[in-house]
Amino acid sequence: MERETGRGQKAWKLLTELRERSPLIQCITNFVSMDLMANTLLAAGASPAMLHSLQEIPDFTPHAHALCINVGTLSPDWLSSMKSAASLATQLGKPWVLDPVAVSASDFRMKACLELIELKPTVIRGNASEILALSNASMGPDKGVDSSHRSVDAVEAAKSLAQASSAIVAVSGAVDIITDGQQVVGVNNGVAMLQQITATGCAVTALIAAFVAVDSLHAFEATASALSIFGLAGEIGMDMARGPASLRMHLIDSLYGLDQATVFSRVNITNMS
Ligand SMILES: Nc1ncnc2c1ncn2[C@@H]1O[C@H](COP(=O)(O)OP(=O)(O)OP(=O)(O)O)[C@@H](O)[C@H]1O
Ligand SMILES: Cc1ncsc1CCO
Ligand SMILES: [Mg+2]
Repeated sequence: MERETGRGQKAWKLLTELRERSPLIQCITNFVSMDLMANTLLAAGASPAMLHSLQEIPDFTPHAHALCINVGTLSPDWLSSMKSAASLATQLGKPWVLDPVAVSASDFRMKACLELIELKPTVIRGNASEILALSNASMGPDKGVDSSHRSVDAVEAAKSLAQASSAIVAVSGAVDIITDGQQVVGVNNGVAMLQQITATGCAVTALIAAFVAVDSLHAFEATASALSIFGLAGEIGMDMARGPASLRMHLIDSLYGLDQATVFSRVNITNMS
């Protein structure tokens, strides 16, 4: 399928706005991901804040430009914070993004994710197993945080989840799939080694929140751009890396240093619908 050159220009425009405006992104995320997520947001030009106390949400969430909610290390009190922040964001017209980590690990987690989806996320980003499980809203055989499905096998599931939730749905993988329930695009950037670094999926979900913060009216394009920019940083980082640990470092450096010529020539997004 043909790479669309206009999409590189759009991704660059959004990255430039992100760097100029430095949106404040509130992240209620798992303990594993906090460091990589905050550093990814900083490298892209956003301002991360990992605040999750229920008592702070009424004061703080109204100042955030977008919210990222990730259920990776969920517990009942954190769920209360997530619901409170999500409903406040929706009420205030602020974009928010859900990462349904290991949604089929337990009934508690599945129910929590379905309740969060009722609060109208702008974007839902998961791996193929997570999106398949959520779309079926049933307990699957997959219990862990890693995917055992290919993203291209989750296209129909992603479309029905998008239609049912009115959210943009993104499925990460070798090709990242993005859909609003009608149109579907595939992002062909990235390297397989990203799967060997924990929380790269969590980090790209936060990057989606930052991109959506600068253009909330075009969440579909913003989501595709974020996934592409992150994947591209991974590709460039991989040229210098010797394994997952050094890729983690070079990924952040490459995201920080991305320039116009690289983004224009290497963002690789294709129409799939
Ligand atoms: N085979 C692959 N080739 C290229 N890029 C990939 C591949 N698999 C995953 N990626 C990229 O790696 C990043 C993380 O996606 P992944 O699907 O591994 O998320 P995840 O399973 O939610 O990860 P985590 O739960 O550890 O945060 C995304 O940017 C995705 O595009
Ligand atoms: C390993 C792990 N366990 C819970 S959250 C998380 C980070 C990747 O999703
Ligand atoms: Mg994940």
